[in-house]
Amino acid sequence: MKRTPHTPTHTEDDMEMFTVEPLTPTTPSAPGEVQRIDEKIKKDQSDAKSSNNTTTRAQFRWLIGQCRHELLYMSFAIIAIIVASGINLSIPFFVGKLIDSIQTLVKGKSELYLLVGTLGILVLFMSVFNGLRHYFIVITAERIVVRLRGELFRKVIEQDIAFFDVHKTGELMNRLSSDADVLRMTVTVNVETGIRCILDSIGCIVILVALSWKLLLIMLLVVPVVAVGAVIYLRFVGGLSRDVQDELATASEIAQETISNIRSVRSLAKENKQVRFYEDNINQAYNRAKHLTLAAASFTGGMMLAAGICILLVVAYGGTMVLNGELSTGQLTSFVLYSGFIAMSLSTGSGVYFEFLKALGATERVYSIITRIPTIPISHENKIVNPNDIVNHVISEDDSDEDEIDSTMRGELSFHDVSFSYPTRGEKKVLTDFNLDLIPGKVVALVGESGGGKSTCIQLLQRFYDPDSGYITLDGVDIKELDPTFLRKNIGVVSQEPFLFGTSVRENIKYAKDTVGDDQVFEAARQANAHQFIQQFPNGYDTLVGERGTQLSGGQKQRVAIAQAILKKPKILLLDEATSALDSESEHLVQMALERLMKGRTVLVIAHRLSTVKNADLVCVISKGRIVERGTHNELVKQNGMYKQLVEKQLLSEDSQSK
Ligand SMILES: Nc1ncnc2c1ncn2[C@@H]1O[C@H](COP(=O)(O)OP(=O)(O)OP(=O)(O)O)[C@@H](O)[C@H]1O
Repeated sequence: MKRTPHTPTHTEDDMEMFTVEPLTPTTPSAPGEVQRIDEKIKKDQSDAKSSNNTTTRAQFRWLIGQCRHELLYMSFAIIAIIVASGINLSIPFFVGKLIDSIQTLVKGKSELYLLVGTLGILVLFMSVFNGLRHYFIVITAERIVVRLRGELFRKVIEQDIAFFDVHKTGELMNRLSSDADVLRMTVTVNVETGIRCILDSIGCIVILVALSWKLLLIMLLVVPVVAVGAVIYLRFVGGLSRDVQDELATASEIAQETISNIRSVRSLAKENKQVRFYEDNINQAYNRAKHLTLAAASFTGGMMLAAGICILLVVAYGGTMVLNGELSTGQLTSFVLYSGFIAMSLSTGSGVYFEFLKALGATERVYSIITRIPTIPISHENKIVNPNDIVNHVISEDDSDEDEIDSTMRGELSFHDVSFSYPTRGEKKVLTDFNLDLIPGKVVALVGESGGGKSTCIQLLQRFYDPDSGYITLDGVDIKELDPTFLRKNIGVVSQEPFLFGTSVRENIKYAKDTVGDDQVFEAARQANAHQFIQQFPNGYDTLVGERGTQLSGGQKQRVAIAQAILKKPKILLLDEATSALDSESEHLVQMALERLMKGRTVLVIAHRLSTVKNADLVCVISKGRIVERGTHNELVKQNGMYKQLVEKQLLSEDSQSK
């Protein structure tokens, strides 16, 4: 098929094609905005007052929306709540009747037995329906949190790389675990308790009106006092509660970071420092929690005092009504029981409100992720362009890899006047007017001072970030027009520090392409010079590699990563050679494996080994984000410039060491 090379022009329309309709004000529109937006999210977390009413309403709607998938279970739960509340409310009435019937035993024992029997049946139903209520609410809660965690995890890992530059792993883990858990409680158990309290209170008041409106008025005398107390209390605890949650979240971030970097902590002997750091945060949370608990205890005590005064007033006034024959002893008993019921509902209800306040912070944090649109999506559904014929390309849900590798693609990558600065570093340019062509079948080596921007090139080629200006093309098409997943599936990366999962060697090799069988895994390992060392492990390919591959040596990890890349069969290969000296045997094995892997592909290598640089078709020297020299090894050595100095200083000394 004849292809017309495409010269990208960056119009607003182009951008629109990749921009999903914003859901919320937190939607970023340009990579440079990521930091500002994420900083805003962080600020929001610590500043309870910063969320405006619109956002809070949107968060609340979203939270309630979480229940929409569980309508069936929720309906069962609501029926159980209503029936259980009805039964609960009828019990004081029958207790009153029972007392009256005991006082008037002249009517015979049959009425007594009838009432006891009725009460017995009610108690039975009460336990059944309360049990059902509990069951349906908890099941709904579990189902909601499973879905929420899944969605949250998906949203987190679909965020652009710049997002992970700002947010710590521990912070994100917190959102997945404790924040999701707080929300689970909020949308179910707390909502249920709240509904129950409201139903019980309304039911009690209706019954109390029927029993004696005069007594009800006496009882309601204490309501204004309780209301004022509640307002003062809730104002006080609102901010504090969120602060406690934030302190606890920071503490678990510290714990997570310390545990995952335990080797660095151990070798620097900083265990005590980390523990102190953790304890400081826990203690701060404790100090705030202490104030919170004092407030909660005072409020609970105050509520009990109000309830006690209320019941005393009712008994005093109700007693005179009984003496005057306006009320029976049983009715007074029912009235006192219902008053107790209301007091209990109010006190439980205030606890629920407290839980809701706690959930505000968690809702804000989770909501900010759920609604955040990544600046670079992981794929453009329905907008997937094949560089050869610009056809739509559909990514299958099952994540199969076969259809992603394009056999007609040439794999020619070019940087066109690319300038780039990391979103977290403001305007500081890492690459400036950068131009480079990577030709299929040729090896381009990037060399240069540390921090010059070599790894940044690899990140931009995978579209982890977008250039601030200029563009990168694959076979003449701006990579922004390609589906990022499609692009990445055609690129193989072997990095300095290959990341492995804590599973078996086999699973790690297959990670890039899990449809392959054992034979292909063994063959890839052989080509990567890994088969031999893997076989020597007691459990062979089933050997677990430890978290992040810590149980393998650097050279072994690299060879596993090379085997992975061999299975992936990418058109384009990006290599970041290890700077740490491997022993000469290891280096030789890795080098041979890499040479096999590089054959016939487009290769960009950040070169540290002299052999790689010497054999490269083109060597580019980067300094301060620009290519300052380019040519073959021999040409550059003759130029007597920066490359020659580099070779003399680093590569030749390495070479002589290895001899
Ligand atoms: N994620 C990031 N966020 C912000 N700045 C970054 C990030 N990654 C790298 N940088 C900065 O960008 C500059 C170029 O880094 P890069 O990793 O590309 O250099 P390099 O040439 O590969 O260096 P080395 O040879 O030491 O690996 C450095 O100043 C670095 O501090």
